[in-house]
Amino acid sequence: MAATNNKPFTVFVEGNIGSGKTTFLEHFRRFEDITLLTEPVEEWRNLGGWNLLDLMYKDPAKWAMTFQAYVSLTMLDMHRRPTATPVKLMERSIYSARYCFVEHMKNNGTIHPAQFAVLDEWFRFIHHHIPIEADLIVYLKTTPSIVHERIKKRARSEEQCVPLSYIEDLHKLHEDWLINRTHAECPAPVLVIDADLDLSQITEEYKKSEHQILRKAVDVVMN
Ligand SMILES: Cc1cc2cn([C@H]3C[C@H](O)[C@@H](CO)O3)c(=O)nc2[nH]1
Repeated sequence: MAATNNKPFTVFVEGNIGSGKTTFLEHFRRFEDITLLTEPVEEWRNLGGWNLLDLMYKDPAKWAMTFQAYVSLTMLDMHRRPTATPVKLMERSIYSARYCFVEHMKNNGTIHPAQFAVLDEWFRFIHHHIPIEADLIVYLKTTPSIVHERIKKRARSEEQCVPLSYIEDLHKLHEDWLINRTHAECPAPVLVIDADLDLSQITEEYKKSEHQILRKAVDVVMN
């Protein structure tokens, strides 16, 4: 498909920690018309030698604000990055940053209301002034206990202390946002994938979304 000079068909891939977002994106690696933007975790693990992800998990009260401020900058960089292909798949977004992670930090008092106000103002400014909205959200829906087991098996060092209760809280915030639609700022249609399935079965589930993503992309490019 010829590259279009306007905004590409933009898909946010959303889901809890360990829900298989990177695996989902890799499934689309073979399509030349799709640009994949995976979460810049390595940037969060090394900013000028500082591992902000580790600092945040080790001392959330002190580092959560700093970490989320940098996460938002790196996500904004991905949102506004020019894309030559007609379709762009992004792992997470400034919307999951605001509605899931920052919301949780506000709810459980990890960040001070004044810190929340600053992060919320940044979010509102970006949302209102920079055209980054999604055309589709793929929600990798999981059961907290299953992804908690995966996180332990995946053994990303910074996450080993993540309690099941945190995963349960994040699950509820994803459900509020993507199933109950409690936030109006991100009105894109949501395609729900059963991401509890293990790797051997999940490819069939991904193929279902393949059709919906590529068909929508063709519609956008041809119209
Ligand atoms: C947008 C956004 C992504 C994101 C990831 N994380 C954490 C969850 C995982 O442990 C790790 C990689 O997703 O970073 C976070 O604390 N806040 C975030 N905000």
